[in-house]
Amino acid sequence: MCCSPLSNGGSIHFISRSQLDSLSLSLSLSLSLSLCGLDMAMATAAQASSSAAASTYSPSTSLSRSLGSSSRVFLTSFPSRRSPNLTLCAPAHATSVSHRASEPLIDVPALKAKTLLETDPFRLWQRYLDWVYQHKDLGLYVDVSRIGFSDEFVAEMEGKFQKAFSDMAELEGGAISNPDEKRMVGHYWLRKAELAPTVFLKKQIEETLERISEFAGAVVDGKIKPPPCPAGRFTQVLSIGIGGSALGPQFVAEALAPDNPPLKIRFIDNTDPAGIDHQIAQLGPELSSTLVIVISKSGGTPETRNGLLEVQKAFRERGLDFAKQGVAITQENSLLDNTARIEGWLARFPMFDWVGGRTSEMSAVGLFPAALQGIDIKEMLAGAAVMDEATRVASIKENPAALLALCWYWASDGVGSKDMVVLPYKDSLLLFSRYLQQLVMESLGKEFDLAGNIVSQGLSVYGNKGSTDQHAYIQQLREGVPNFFATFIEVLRDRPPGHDWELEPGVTCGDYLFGMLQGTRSALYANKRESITVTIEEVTPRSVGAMIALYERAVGLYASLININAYHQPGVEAGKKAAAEVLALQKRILAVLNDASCKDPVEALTLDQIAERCHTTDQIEMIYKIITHMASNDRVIIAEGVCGSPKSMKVFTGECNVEELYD
Ligand SMILES: O=P(O)(O)OC[C@H]1O[C@](O)(CO)[C@@H](O)[C@@H]1O
Repeated sequence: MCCSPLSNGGSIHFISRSQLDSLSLSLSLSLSLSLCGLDMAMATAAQASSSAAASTYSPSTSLSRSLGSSSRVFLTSFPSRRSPNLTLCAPAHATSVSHRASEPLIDVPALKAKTLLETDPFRLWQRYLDWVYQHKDLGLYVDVSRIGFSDEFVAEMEGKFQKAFSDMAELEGGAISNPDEKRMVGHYWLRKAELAPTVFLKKQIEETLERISEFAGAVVDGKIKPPPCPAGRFTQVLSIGIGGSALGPQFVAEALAPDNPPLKIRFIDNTDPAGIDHQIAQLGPELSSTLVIVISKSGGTPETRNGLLEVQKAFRERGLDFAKQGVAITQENSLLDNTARIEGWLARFPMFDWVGGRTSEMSAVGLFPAALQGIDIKEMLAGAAVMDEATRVASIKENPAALLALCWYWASDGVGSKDMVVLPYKDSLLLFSRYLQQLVMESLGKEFDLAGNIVSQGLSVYGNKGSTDQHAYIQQLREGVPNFFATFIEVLRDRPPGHDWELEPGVTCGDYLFGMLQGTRSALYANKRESITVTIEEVTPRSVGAMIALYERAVGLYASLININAYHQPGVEAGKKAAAEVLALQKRILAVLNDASCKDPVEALTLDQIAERCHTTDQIEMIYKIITHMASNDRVIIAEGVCGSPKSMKVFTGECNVEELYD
């Protein structure tokens, strides 16, 4: 009796030696709003905290309304601690914190030993004022008031932070900050080339940026054209890459690409054949006007290589010359670089040894695709450079990245005991949490610290966007396991100026989004769930560049606090190695089955027999899975047996072709 999925082996293909070779995959290659306006918004937020109501926001009117007639608002300007240029506007009573001092504090079970969360609205407001970080030029704000760290904790952390600041200074100065791989860590130089430790590197950065801008400009202007095609110019970009060679470009495309970009971008970021087919099918006849960018720092990542081979096949099938439409972004002399050079691809841009994949968004990896979509890459770099400056400040309170690292340490007990839920309230920032997932988790998720101790550290990141997630999992966040802290990403500007309208009197669609964010923040806090809020005025190349730089630095600082190497990824290698072993075993199974099936009569083998002949009796489960997978995909294998009983399975190949197999 035949049993699905093992029963469909009737269609038998024989595979050639070269096909078998390809199975090994070379895995071893391996405020236009004024500041006062903002703070009025924040005052509204503070009020929303106490009422837990999703109020609407209108700077000039709703504040006094929401505070009620007995709470008249006095706009009192006083200097901010942060910068003498900044002024905050606050309700006059906000500076008085003595009343209601008898309010009970919330007990947070997970942190019982160390904290009580403040509940008094006036004290909370004061805490907000004491801790809010504002960067006037970037229009960026970090509010850590809803994280319950105490002054004592901050004082205790001071020494660790001073070390972290000096570690970062050394890193920026060109130290080998990735000792395992004996590499410098230089993503900061990408946005300020003069910081690079040698003239050679400085020149390399500047020249690459120049080449990227010129080449992308020429593609956009139609000066660089695809071979004759109906459109007469490139209309689409297909980016092939994975991990750090995809997540940044994907995030930036979603965040910043205009509605009608000069070139539209698509991504292949996996070795899922159906996913690849889908992207190629979606391109349809526009494949002939598609610029294919293959991005891989190592130049040997299997998923990326497979994506390239699949796309090249599609080009061949349509009679197109891939080389005339291909661009490689990779390290000099990598396999990909050599392939692109030998095949004469349209262009090659370098990835630098001293830039890690997950911090490569401001290198050619992120800049080239962004420029093709008409995104202002110089502004992205400028935003990042300004943030870099701000996060070099060696004072916890004056440094937004240090504030984030402080909160992460506090909230997760410095051991990753809580997850970080990232909730951007803006559709265009949907992929920020996914981007951060790699940046944070690949950097901080380490078994050993720098001294070789087993620490099994990390910080789990997940999230999509608000308010969408409120209708998915915020229920659990509010009432379920308190194993997380939240990071709200707030964008003040709802729509471009002049496009807003009130869908009900005095209320816009964006007011709802704002209310949802503030309401969720309050509701979580009221139930002892801590949160950070990062606010930007608008989603622009500048603010996106700044946000990327902010989190890159926070990760670097946090890594120093917990004494781990944030710039290697030894754990990923284990999975890659295991995948290579599976594919090698598949080859052996095929060889064994082929031998048996070439006998006359054909010898059908049990799983035990296959395992024995492969000399891997301990791999019988994997052998079963490999056979199931191949038989499910109309490959050479036929498996017969009793449904649900792998032991009864008899396997053979449908054709005998020893020569082809061993060619
Ligand atoms: O750019 P590459 O070399 O193809 O690597 C892609 C990704 O794979 C990883 O090495 C993990 O496997 C990431 O660190 C990296 O961003």
